[in-house]
Amino acid sequence: MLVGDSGVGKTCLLVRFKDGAFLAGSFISTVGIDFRNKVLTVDGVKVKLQVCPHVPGSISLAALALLLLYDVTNKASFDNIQAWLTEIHEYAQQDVVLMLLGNKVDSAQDRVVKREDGEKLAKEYGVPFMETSAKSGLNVELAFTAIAKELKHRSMKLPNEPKFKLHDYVKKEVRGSGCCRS
Ligand SMILES: Nc1nc2c(ncn2[C@@H]2O[C@H](COP(=O)(O)OP(=O)(O)OP(=O)(O)O)[C@@H](O)[C@H]2O)c(=O)[nH]1
Repeated sequence: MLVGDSGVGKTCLLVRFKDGAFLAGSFISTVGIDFRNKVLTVDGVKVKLQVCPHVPGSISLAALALLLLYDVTNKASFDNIQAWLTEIHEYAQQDVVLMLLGNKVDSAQDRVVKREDGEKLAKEYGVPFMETSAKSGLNVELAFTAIAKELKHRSMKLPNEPKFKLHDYVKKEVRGSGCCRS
């Protein structure tokens, strides 16, 4: 489930992941989008992800994973992350897979939240972090693949398989926005 303030790009991230396209403008709203299924092949195993944006109301207990988004061009959306985390800790499953995403990094001119600030917050809460762009596609596939891998490892629990470490995987695979690390 995709979670975060209105306008951070939940719908666009979902559409980019599912259809490989970017929706510009505001003609589409999260409430008009429901589940999107996509099958990813992870380490030779097919994992079906059912993704949906969170619509106002409480965080669903049914969600196995939450992608918590803020918009790097909107400070308020970043400041609200702590409130979202509190809500998540209160309402989501205890072992929900959680990842923090700073979206819209293609808008380098309008950036007001530094990458380091996202990293620091994520570290504080012990969640993996990456910056994304639904517009350019940066790290979008990676975010969902990382979740799929974690869920696959959790559900299969093969005895001889080394434990999958989501943090390490994300750190290794994540791409920077290419410029302006300010
Ligand atoms: N530049 C840029 N714009 C984006 C990106 N992602 C989304 N947007 C724009 O941001 C606006 C809001 O995107 P949505 O995907 O509708 O945001 P949302 O979080 O689903 O919003 P709600 O439906 O209100 O909860 C739209 O105008 C998008 O085109 C991105 O990565 N880069």
